[in-house]
Amino acid sequence: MLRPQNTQCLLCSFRAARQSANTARSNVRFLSQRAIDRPSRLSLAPARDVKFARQGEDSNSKPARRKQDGPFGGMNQREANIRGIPEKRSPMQIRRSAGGDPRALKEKGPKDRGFRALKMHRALAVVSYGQRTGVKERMAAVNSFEQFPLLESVQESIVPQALTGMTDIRPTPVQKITIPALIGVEVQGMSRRKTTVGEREDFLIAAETGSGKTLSYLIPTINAVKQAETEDADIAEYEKRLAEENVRQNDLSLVLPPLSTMPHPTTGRPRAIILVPTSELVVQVGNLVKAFSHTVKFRSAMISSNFSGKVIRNRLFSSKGIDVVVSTPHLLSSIAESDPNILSRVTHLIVDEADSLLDIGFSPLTQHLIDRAAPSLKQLILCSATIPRSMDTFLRTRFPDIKRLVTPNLHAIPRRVQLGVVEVERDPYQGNKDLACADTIWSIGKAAADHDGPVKGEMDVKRILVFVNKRETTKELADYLVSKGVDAIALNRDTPEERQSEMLASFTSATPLTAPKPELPHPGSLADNQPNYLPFGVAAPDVKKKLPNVKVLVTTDLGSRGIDTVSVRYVILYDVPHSTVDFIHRLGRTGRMGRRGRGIVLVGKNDRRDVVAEVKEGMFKGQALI
Ligand SMILES: Nc1ncnc2c1ncn2[C@@H]1O[C@H](COP(=O)(O)OP(=O)(O)OP(=O)(O)O)[C@@H](O)[C@H]1O
Repeated sequence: MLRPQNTQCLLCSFRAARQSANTARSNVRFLSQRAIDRPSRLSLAPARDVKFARQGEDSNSKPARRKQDGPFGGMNQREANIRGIPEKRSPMQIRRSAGGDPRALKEKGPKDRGFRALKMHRALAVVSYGQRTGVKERMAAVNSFEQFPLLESVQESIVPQALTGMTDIRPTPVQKITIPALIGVEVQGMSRRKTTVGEREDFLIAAETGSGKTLSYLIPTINAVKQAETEDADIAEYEKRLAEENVRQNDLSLVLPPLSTMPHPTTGRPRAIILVPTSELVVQVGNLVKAFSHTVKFRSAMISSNFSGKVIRNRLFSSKGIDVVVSTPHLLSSIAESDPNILSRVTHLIVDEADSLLDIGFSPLTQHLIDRAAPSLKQLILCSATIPRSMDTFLRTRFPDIKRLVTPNLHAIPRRVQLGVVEVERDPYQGNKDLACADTIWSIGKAAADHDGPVKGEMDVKRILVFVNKRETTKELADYLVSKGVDAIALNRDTPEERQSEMLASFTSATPLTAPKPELPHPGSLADNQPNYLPFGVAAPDVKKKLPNVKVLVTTDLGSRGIDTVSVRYVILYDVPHSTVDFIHRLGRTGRMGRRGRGIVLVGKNDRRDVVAEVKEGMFKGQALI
């Protein structure tokens, strides 16, 4: 209850408030009068704006968006309304990026919405849904190599030289996209694209592993080299002089010194250079280039530290000239230091395995070579199975106008490759990864022995690649596998280069490997033959049996880049790869060019199970691992 003096106080304050309100009202009247008298000093807001603002407040409709120009533009706003922040995405946009129906996505639990662990593990650039669909439409218009307006000699060499023994050959998706782009034609109707004469074009070819990227850049490059040869005035002059000298030599009435060894205009100055990261790839790509040269008639050379200085010199500086060189960046840059002319006529520079060659280790050398070749360059072609985010950022700053030729399935591991998981912590391995690996290999051998080989009395030999993360592990694991009766060898950067090619030869050859079927039945599983645990007092068996129908190569990432291991059906991931890029390259050694393959990942205590699970899911759905 209020006391009397309080009531008094309230009445007083009420009176005081009324008085001050009257004073304020008269002040406003006074101000308005002054405002009318001196409009330049104080003007009211235009009636239109006032009305608009009130309307917005009175009705429950959304307040109009306020202009933000000027230093005070952002004052008195309830929402930040900062420009540049993207608008909310429409359901269609969400569907496009998530690859599913938005209603279905709503129904799904949070776990099902895309890859979570892989996002942490993510290193790959995103290729939009729209880009992938657009490419599909362009691809549909191409069905055969004959549709490409290539020189006759090049066209006729594709099948007999590059794809020997194959039937029903069609261009692969990456070839359908890349060949027309590089030879400068639009796809529909194959009309020639308009380019300014002398204008340099940069391309990035990105497609799945084992999809025929090498031919996709090689065919247009060889075509360009041959075309340039016919237009080259120096070569025309050289051939004219050579023909004249031949005639004089044949004239028996003249006694002439022997035919002069005029150097060809291309001696030591090739038109096309293909850079690859390893000597092994120099041989692989070099052999393909050489195969073309037999019928297309051009000169090629493969150079790497596998060859002696004399051989390299003879190949590059032959008086007959040189058109295409395949090399590693290290070797080429050291040659360019002593002989800068080597890069003076290069019109086509191809950087294969670009994600490796533009990575920290190789990047300075590769970039240096690109810069030095730049004055004569017409096409710079970067080729890769993955676009890591670091490379994507680099390309956006260094080559902002690069044309990206990307296949719809980029960054997805094909569904024809299955991924199995071996839990190393469980019985019978109890954390022994080496044992789990040996046992997996024995199981593959045993299963293969149940099927007859193509010839009676023979059995197929399975070629298995085992990938480890550390160089030292290759040798240790290979020795362990040998002790368990497996024919295993280790390949790493310390292996002498000549040995590397030898080791890889049986894994890259497409010819099936067979072994005579033993009279005795197959030794069975590892546990039957190589007991790890023997009860006390039981002697170990004298003769350890060997697994006769399996060949194993234990390697690091060295064996995962570009090597065309067409006949490898099994890949074992001894360690969980560090990134999605490594997953793609390592599993990409199997399931090449439409073949089936199997990957097996050994998951131990400290390995990322969630990453493996998501890779498995992505492979099952045929989704890109991003
Ligand atoms: N059009 C074609 N039809 C059938 N086979 C092809 C075709 N083009 C290429 N090949 C074969 O596909 C295999 C893989 O080709 P290539 O080595 O160029 O793949 P890649 O995409 O470069 O793989 P990676 O990314 O692993 O380097 C080779 O054995 C090659 O002979």
